[in-house]
Parts: sequence; structure tokens; C-alpha cells
Amino acid sequence: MSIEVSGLSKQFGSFRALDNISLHIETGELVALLGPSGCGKTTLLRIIAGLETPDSGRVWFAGEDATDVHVRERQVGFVFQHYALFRHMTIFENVAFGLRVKPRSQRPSEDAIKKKVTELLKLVQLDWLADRYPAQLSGGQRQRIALARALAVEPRVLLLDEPFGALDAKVRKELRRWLRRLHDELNVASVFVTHDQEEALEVADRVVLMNAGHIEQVGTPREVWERPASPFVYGFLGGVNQFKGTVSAGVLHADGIVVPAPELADADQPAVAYVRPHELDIEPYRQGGEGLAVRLNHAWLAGPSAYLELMRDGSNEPIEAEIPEGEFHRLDLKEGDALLARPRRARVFPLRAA
Ligand SMILES: Nc1ncnc2c1ncn2[C@@H]1O[C@H](COP(=O)(O)OP(=O)(O)OP(=O)(O)O)[C@@H](O)[C@H]1O
Repeated sequence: MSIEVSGLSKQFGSFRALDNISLHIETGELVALLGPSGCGKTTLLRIIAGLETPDSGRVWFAGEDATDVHVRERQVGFVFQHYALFRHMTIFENVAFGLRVKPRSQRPSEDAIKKKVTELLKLVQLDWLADRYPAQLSGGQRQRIALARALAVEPRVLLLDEPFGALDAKVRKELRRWLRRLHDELNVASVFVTHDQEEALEVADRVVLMNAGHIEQVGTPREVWERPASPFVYGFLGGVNQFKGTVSAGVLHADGIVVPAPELADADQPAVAYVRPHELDIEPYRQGGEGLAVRLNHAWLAGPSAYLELMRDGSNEPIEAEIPEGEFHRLDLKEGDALLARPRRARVFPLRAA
């Protein structure tokens, strides 16, 4: 079932948590709400769920206005970071809970409950744990049970708030792949909140980048990575170097760096070039060579890449470069070496927006 929100705003006292948010999510889509702490992700999720009311704006499910529909009638499944399973109930009973508390007229028979719960436990691949208690499960297993429990009432949309936030990196990685597969099997609209850009880019069909209560950009992981719409998005999706300079006739000049800025063709103004660490080419310094003159301050190898911390004269702001390990050895780099750094690719924004 599709989800649409239009013109959503929410104020807490004098603080504007959401500012005119509009978004459409198709059935079958898995969408990540990504942004720094306090940007309004959870508030947006809670309004979609019906746990919070907006000051203005509407929420639509499958084209029907659901803004005033009670949370119980919205048929949403939730999973939260610390999803409290009932400690005194077995895993089976935890998953069955949502079915048992349905009004008598809608409650499935005992046989139907057993069938459904077994099916769900198989879906999350934990049917062998049915008779255990939550305390006897690992964190990752508990989150999978929380998901089975959310699915028991056949939700039309699935909302997940940092579902794997409390787990260690390896388990997180396994679970997010597993969530992706599960989502594809279920064919629901799913929205998950995360502040982990890697998680959003790996799992989601589309990423919604939020900042201070508004949406900065919505796009596929590839779109937001390759074409960040704003300096904020650039900075949020991984490390980035900034080179301040002046644009004239569609070209930015900054400290020996020259990059095309076709978006600012008419302007003659201060601007900043954003360059990711892996978009910098490095070579030994030579007089008159093209590029920014820098000195290698520190270098370290991690997996297939070498990371370089570069300093230019008269600045305390380090420049970060990432080059392939082979290139690092070929250049035979040593700390203190004089080098030239040249962007292969850059994106230029006017300085006032930076
Ligand atoms: N019930 C509330 N009363 C007052 N302020 C609130 C309330 N709920 C949220 N806020 C504020 O609204 C802003 C947005 O909160 P929200 O939980 O949506 O952010 P978030 O992006 O999910 O952050 P995090 O990643 O830290 O969970 C925050 O500044 C928060 O302090």
C-alpha cells in the first residue's frame, strides 16, 4: 500500500521539528529516512504511524486520507531500536500477542494462530526458538522476533526506527541484508529511520535526506551519492574536502585548483568545490605542475586503500585523499613528501549556500 504525506509540519513549543514535508512512497518500496540526530526522522515516522499528530498536512494510505485514523486502525507494523518483547512470554506467545488481543469477532481461531505464528517464525528463520524466552536470545534474534511480531497483524506498511541501532556492526550488516530480502518477499511499503549512511545506501530503494526538519534531497542511493543536491548532502554522505575560491566564466579557481562549474556559468562569485577523498589524484611535486601543492602529513593503509592526510602551506585544515594501495606503493610515499593534489571530479556550490 502506498504512503503519501503532504505539507506536514510539527512544532514542539517554539521548536519546529518538521517543516512542510511532502513525500510519496510506493507499494513495494523500501525507503530510508537519513539525517543527523534531531533532524525530525522519528517525528515523521511517528506521524505516519499515527502515534503523533501533525500541526498541519495530511497522511494518505493507498490514496485514502488516514490523518485522523487511529493508530490501531492504520494497520502499521512497527519495529523500534529497543523493542521490548514481553519477558514472561515465550517467543511463540510474543509473536501471537497481536492476534490474541484482537476483538473477538476478528480474532483467529487457536489453530489459525498456531499456523500463522509458525509461518512467521519460519519467515524470520527462527522457528526453532519458539519455546524460548526473550532473555535466552541474542540481540539480533530479538530484533527478528520483533519484526515477526510486527508482521503478525498483516500490516499494510512497515515502519522501522533504527531497528538495528543497538547491535554490533557485524550483526547489523547481516540483519540489514536479511531485512531487504524479507521486504521484497512481503511487498509492503517500508520506511526505516537511520543515521547510518552506509546502511541507507546499501539497503534502500530511495533515500530521503533530512536536515533540521526539512528534506534536502530524495533519490536512489546512486543519485544522492553521485549528485548530492546541496553541500549538506555532500558532507553527510561521507568525507569531503572543501576548496574555497572564485567562479568566473563557469570555472572555479582555488589555490592552484581549477575545476569546471557549469552550474554557475553566468556568475562571478565566491564558491566552494566539494571533492571526495577518492576523487583526488596525487603525484610528486614538480615546479609548474598542475594542482594544489601539499605535504604528506600522515598516511595509513586500510584494506585496499591508502588514506593520506595532506597539509597545504598556511592552512591548518587537513585535506584527505584516498588512493589505491598499489598506487601508494608505486609512489613510494613517505611522510613529509611534497606532492600535488588534483581533483578528478568536483562539484561547485556558491559560497553562501555552504
Ligand atoms: N515530544 C517532544 N517534545 C519536545 N520536543 C520533541 C519531542 N519529540 C521530538 N522533539 C524534538 O524534535 C526534534 C526532532 O526529533 P526526532 O526524534 O524526530 O529526531 P531524529 O531525527 O529522529 O533524531 P535521532 O536520530 O536522535 O533519533 C528534536 O530536536 C527533538 O528534541
